[in-house]
Amino acid sequence: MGYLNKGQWVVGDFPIKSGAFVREAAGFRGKIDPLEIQEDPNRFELYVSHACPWAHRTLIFRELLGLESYIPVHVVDPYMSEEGWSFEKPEPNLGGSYLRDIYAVHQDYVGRVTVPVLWDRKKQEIRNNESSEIIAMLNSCWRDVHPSSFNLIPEDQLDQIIELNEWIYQHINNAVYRTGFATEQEIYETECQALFQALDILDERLGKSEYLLGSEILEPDIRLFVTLIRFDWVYVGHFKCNIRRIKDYPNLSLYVDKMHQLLSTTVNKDHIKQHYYMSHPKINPNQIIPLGPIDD
Ligand SMILES: N[C@@H](CCC(=O)N[C@@H](CS)C(=O)NCC(=O)O)C(=O)O
Repeated sequence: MGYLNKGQWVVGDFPIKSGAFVREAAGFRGKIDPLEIQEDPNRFELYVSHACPWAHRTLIFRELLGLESYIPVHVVDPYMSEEGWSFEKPEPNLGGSYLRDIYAVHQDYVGRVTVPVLWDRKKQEIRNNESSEIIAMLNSCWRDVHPSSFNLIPEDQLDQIIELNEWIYQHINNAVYRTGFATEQEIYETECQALFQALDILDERLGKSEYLLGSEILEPDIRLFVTLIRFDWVYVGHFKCNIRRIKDYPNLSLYVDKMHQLLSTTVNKDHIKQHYYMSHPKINPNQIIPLGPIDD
């Protein structure tokens, strides 16, 4: 882990304060004007990691909305070393070997070098690196040039979606990280217990409806899926979220299997396991990647 300080890479630690994990706000928050897409629907590209749940959301939106031919994707190597995210081969825009080279275009930038990144080909700069904003733009900005039968964030359900998104972020998406990166026993236990209480609530809810908000797949389902699909593969072992497995929940397990079938081309189990088990030396210093779980 490290961060960029005005073009200089600084090797640093996780942002852990007093035993608790804190996630920093993203630095690039530019919006796409739909007119830009009408002028050139191929203007933007994505930099992602297949391991990262936040980047995974953007890949799922891109696929469900049928935007694959408009938005090329550049995938980083699963192993994140002290040098940060890197590419197996130099990436095509700037020819750099590290994701930080993309960020360094912004000479004054100080902060973490994270995926996903929405890259503006015309200006050769980062437009946005906050996944929640990128997915909202993917959902709306290409509709004039590429109508889709999917609307993952329908206007008339926006209030419910925002409320549920926030709940899932706090209690599920970020809760696994707060559990896994805790450096004090008491904090770990509190976080882990709260996480499983939230999973219990979701399992009950999904016993009553097919998706979180009814019969259609919507943004909160995508946000939940990206954590659930990683859960038994890495969060149970690596992050010690091991009171139960998703497999042990009757409704959550059916839900995640069904979504996995629909979204299988966006899921890369090898990258997920390699990244988590190899990239957090404080948690797994020997970088051993477990063989299991073997999926039934
Ligand atoms: N707010 C960001 C968070 C993205 C994020 O934390 N990505 C992680 C990978 S899962 C990352 O790139 N971390 C590298 C680092 O913090 O140095 C988003 O949702 O887009």
